[in-house]
Amino acid sequence: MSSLLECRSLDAGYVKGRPVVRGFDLALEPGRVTALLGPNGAGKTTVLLTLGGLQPALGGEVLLDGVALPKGSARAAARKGVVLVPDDRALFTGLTTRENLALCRRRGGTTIDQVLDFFPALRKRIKVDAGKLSGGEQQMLAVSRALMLDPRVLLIDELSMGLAPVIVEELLPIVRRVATETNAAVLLVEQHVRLALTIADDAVVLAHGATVLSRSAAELIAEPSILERAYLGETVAVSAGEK
Ligand SMILES: Nc1ncnc2c1ncn2[C@@H]1O[C@H](COP(=O)(O)OP(=O)(O)OP(=O)(O)O)[C@@H](O)[C@H]1O
Repeated sequence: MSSLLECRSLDAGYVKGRPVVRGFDLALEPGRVTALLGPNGAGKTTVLLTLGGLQPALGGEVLLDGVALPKGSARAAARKGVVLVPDDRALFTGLTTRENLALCRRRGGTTIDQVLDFFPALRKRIKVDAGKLSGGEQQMLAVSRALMLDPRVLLIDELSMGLAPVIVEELLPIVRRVATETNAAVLLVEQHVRLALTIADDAVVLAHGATVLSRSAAELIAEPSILERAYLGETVAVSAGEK
């Protein structure tokens, strides 16, 4: 049986014939959180942009339910349930929290009230312009907007960008809840590696555009030295089965 979302030998990048990520394989399952880790410039954002349809794949394929996703169409990806929360949050700063959410409302889809059950702190800020929210609240709003689209696959780029660790500690467990309660597959790029692993099921490490490690998050928590070696670019038996 095919996975919910699969990358097969995906080449991703910005210039034809010069991929920055090469031969990337990935399988995402409903309700599971996968942390996509790796040093700066490894290609993590490039993978998310490609899966979210903001960059066309340069090679290989991305399949949803075993069917190829159209290349380079964010609209098509979102329609099929693959939704990106970008690291710049992409909010309409002059619109209120409610207005930002209402713009993503779909007929018969998740309601603003249902989404705010994940982020009760936003209820008190519903009439405030997005530009006047704190960094943490803005991030909550960015994730909430994505949830309004009823994602089957939620791609989250650097939730923690510019946020204090204490805020990240509050937000990441909510991401876990979202996966568990909505059954979405979550692919999470996160620099707070230890925190990300505490809420993830699986982890993939990219270095210089190639996968150097793919293990369960629990294994990497138990044996952090494996992760350190992968960050240094060493290929540490890509999956546990290859040990
Ligand atoms: N718009 C772009 N045009 C050309 N090259 C780009 C573009 N964006 C990123 N790159 C290059 O692609 C490579 C991978 O970048 P990417 O942002 O995907 O890495 P990353 O793992 O997300 O890094 P970070 O953790 O620093 O965000 C880098 O060499 C980067 O310079």
